Amino acid sequence: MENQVQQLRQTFRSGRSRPLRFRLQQLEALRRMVQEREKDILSAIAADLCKSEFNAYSQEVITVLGEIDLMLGNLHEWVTAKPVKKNLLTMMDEAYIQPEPLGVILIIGAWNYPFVLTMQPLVGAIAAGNAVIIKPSELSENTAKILAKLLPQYLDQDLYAVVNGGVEETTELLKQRFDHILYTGNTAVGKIVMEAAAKYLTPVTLELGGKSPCYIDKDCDLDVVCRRITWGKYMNCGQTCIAPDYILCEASLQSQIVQKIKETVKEFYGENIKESPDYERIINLRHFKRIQSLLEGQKIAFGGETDEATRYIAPTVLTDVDPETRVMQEEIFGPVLPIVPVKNADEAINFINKREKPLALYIFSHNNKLIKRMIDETSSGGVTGNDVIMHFTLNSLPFGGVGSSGMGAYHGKHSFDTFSHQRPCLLKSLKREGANKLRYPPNSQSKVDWAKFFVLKQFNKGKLGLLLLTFLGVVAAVIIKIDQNFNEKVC
Ligand SMILES: NC(=O)c1ccc[n+]([C@@H]2O[C@H](COP(=O)([O-])OP(=O)(O)OC[C@H]3O[C@@H](n4cnc5c(N)ncnc54)[C@H](O)[C@@H]3O)[C@@H](O)[C@H]2O)c1
Ligand SMILES: CCCCCCCCCC=O
Repeated sequence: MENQVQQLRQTFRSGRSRPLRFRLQQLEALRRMVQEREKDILSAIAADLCKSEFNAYSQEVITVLGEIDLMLGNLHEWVTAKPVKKNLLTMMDEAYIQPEPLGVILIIGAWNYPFVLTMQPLVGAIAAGNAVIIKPSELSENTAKILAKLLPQYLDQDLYAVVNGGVEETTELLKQRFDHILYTGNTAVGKIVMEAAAKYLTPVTLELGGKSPCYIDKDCDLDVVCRRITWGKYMNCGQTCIAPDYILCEASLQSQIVQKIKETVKEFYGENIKESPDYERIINLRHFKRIQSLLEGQKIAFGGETDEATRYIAPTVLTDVDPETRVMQEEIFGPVLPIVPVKNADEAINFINKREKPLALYIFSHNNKLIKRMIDETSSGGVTGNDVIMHFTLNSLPFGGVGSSGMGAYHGKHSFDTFSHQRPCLLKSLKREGANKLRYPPNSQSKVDWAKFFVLKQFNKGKLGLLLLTFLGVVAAVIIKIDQNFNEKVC
C-alpha cells in the first residue's frame, strides 16, 4: 500500500494531473465509463441493495453524470487565477488567488449509496487536479468490485486507484500520508479517520450522520407533507444519511399523519410491499437486528412487520414516542419513523437544540417566517423547507455536516474548493524601492503614520488613483528622507 501511494505521489509530482486539458480528458473518460458501462453499474448497485435499476439510476448515476457535466462546463473558469482587491502599498503589484491541487486524496465511501458517495467526490478531486485513491465500502461488495474493474480501464492508472477491503485494509491505508481525506460513514469511524489524519496534519472532510428532525407545523397540507416525507424516509429502506429520522408535531396531528403515510405507502409500493421493485432491503443481518430491536416497547401505529430471511422491514410509524427510549438516542438508518409530540415550534426548537447537531433539518409550514425563524434558531448540516432530501440534489449548495454530523462539504464548485488550496500570490517589481523605505528600519512616528495611510486606505480609482498614488509615494519618500536627515543631525 505504501508503494501504491508513493507511486501516485510521484506521478502527481510530475505535474501530469495539473493541465486543464488533462483534467477535462479524465472527466470525459469517466463520463464515457458511466455511459458505456451503465448496465454493469446498475446491476452492481441493484445486487448490493436490492434496488431496482430505475432507482439506482435516478438516485445515484444521474447525480454523478450531472456533476461531471458541471465540472466540464465550468472548470476553465474555476482553475483561472482570480485577481483580488489591493491596498495603496500593493497598487502597482499583481495580487491574485491561484487554486492549486493538494496532492494525493483518499476517498473512503459508505455502502448505502455506494456509487455516488465515491464517484461524486472523485469527480471533484480530479477536477481540482489531484491524484486519488478510492476505498469503497466492503459492505456493498458488488459496487466495490465493479469500481475496481472499470476505473482502471478508463482513467490514468498512475494517478487514480481503487483499494478494496475492510477494516484491516482501511487501517493500513490510514497509516499512509495523504493531502486530504474525505470520509463518508458513521461518527465513530469518523473519529478514527481524524485521529489517523492528525499524524500528518492531513485535512479531513467528514461526511457523517445523525438524527435529522422533521417538524410539521399545524395547518399544513398534510397530504402533500406526508407524501414528501414518505418518499424521503422509505427511499433506500430508510438507509439514507439525510432521511428524516423522526417527526416533531403537535400530538393532535399524529393520527392524521399516520393515516396519510399509510395511504401514501400503499400508493407508492402497492398492497404487497415485499413485491414492490421500489422497496429495498436492509444491507445486512447486523443492521436488520439493530433496527428490529429499536421497535421493542414502542407503540407501532403502522407497519412493524419484519422478515429476517430477506432482511425485510416494513415501512413503520411509531407514535407518542418517549425521547428517552433507544429509538430516539441513535440514528435509525432504517424504515422506522417515530413521532415525538411537542406543544409548538418553540418546544421543537428546544428539542433540536438539546441534541447533537443533525445532518439535515426539515421544516414543513405555510408560514415562511416560521421556517426562517427555525433556521435562525437551530443548527444543522443543511435544511430543506417544505420537502426532504432535496438540498442534496442542488450542487450549487455545499453538502456536509456540522458538529457531530461532520465537517467540511463538497458537491459542485464546493468539491473543487475542498480539493484545492487557494494559494494567495503577490508579485512585486524590483523597481519602486523608494516606497518600500517605509517598512525598513529605523522606524519612526512619521513612517507609522504613512504606513497607516497606505495600509488602511482601500484604493480602486483606476488611472486617476495610480497618478495620485505615485504623487503620494513621492511625497512620502521626500518626507521620510527629510525626517531621516533631521533625525541623523539631532542624534
Ligand atoms: N454525510 C453523508 O454524506 C453520509 C452518507 C452516507 C452515510 N452516512 C452515514 O454513515 C453511516 C452509515 O455508514 P457506515 O458507517 O455503516 O458505512 P460503512 O460500514 O460502509 O463504513 C464506511 C467506511 O468506513 C470504513 N471503515 C469501517 N470501519 C472502519 C474502521 N474501524 N477503521 C477504518 N475504516 C473503517 C469502511 O471500510 C467503509 O469504507 C450513517 O451514520 C450515515 O448517516 C453519511
Ligand atoms: C433524487 C433523490 C436522490 C437521493 C440521493 C440521496 C443520497 C444521500 C446520500 C446519503 O446517504
